[in-house]
Amino acid sequence: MSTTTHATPAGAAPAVRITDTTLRDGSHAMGHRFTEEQVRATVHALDRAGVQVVEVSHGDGLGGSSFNYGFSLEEEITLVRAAVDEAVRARIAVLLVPGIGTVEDLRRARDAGADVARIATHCTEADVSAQHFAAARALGMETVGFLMLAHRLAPAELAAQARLMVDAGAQCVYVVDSAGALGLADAQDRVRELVRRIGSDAQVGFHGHQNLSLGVANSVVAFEHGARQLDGALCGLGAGAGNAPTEILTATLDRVGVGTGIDVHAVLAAADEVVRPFVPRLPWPDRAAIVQGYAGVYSSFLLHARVAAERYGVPAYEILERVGAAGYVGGQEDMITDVALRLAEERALTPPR
Ligand SMILES: C[C@H](O)CC(=O)C(=O)O
Ligand SMILES: [Mn+2]
Repeated sequence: MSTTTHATPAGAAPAVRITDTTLRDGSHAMGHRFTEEQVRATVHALDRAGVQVVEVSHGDGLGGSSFNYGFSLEEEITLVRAAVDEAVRARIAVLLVPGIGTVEDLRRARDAGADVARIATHCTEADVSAQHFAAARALGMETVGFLMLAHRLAPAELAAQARLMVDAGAQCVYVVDSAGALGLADAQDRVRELVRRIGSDAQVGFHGHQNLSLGVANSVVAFEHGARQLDGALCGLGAGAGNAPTEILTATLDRVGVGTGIDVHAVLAAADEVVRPFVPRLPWPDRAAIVQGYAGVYSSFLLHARVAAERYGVPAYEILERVGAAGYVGGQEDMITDVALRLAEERALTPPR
């Protein structure tokens, strides 16, 4: 750990920008059932604490409210508009996965006041994001690229994908540990390679998940190796075992001398007094979530696996082991049912020992 302090001198820009994704990645953990009141209270608390960017969308991004990914309780554009209305200093970001969301969805979000567009693709498919970055830049939005399931690509190949995103208009590209599968060296190597490849004309970010409880540590290591944008979620409210908790990430960075511009006590209060009371079940690295990290499975598959486990009478962790072995990626949620049915058939044919 370097001894250089990055603490934020009065009036200076923070050393790192935190984007809070409670209201987007957390949407997975909430079954996409956020209310406008919860969105307003969360944005208000994050804004007061000094969090610079707050992401608001369905867990699978704009247009995600569907049979395949889960229907939202409220129209997501209503939630985006409410977040913009509530924020004083914070900027509102939206996420878009090409093929789920459209350029029209992006335009509507921009009209509602969102001004950061985060375009997410599977780590090998950066090329499908080109029109979305072009549209977002034309709309005057700040652009961020998300390379999902980043553990599936070696650092140099991931950096080549990041280069494609920057050439298409991304101003920052994130290493997205969607499965919470990256070890410290894995995270470090990927961030360092992206900094080498795109650092001259774009920033690098890191989005951690807690399946192996490394979300915060990986984020600190990512900063140490050049990442200048990091994600967190209050109470770790995110898919699977949840994201790096914003309150822990902020306190840890502050403790090691990295300035975030966020008031630690205010963000602790945001987690403890605003979000915790409305969360029915906190994300936790239980057996199924740990298997997700261990087998490298997309975090948003956990809720689908739990539903299938309940319906077909097979353990969620066994479903996720098979899904990991098969290498299914985001967008293949329907294969979870296929795996569960096959497991149930095998169990029916195998007499109990
Ligand atoms: C659409 C995904 O939930 C994006 C994300 O947060 C991840 O891959 O992790
Ligand atoms: Mn995530």
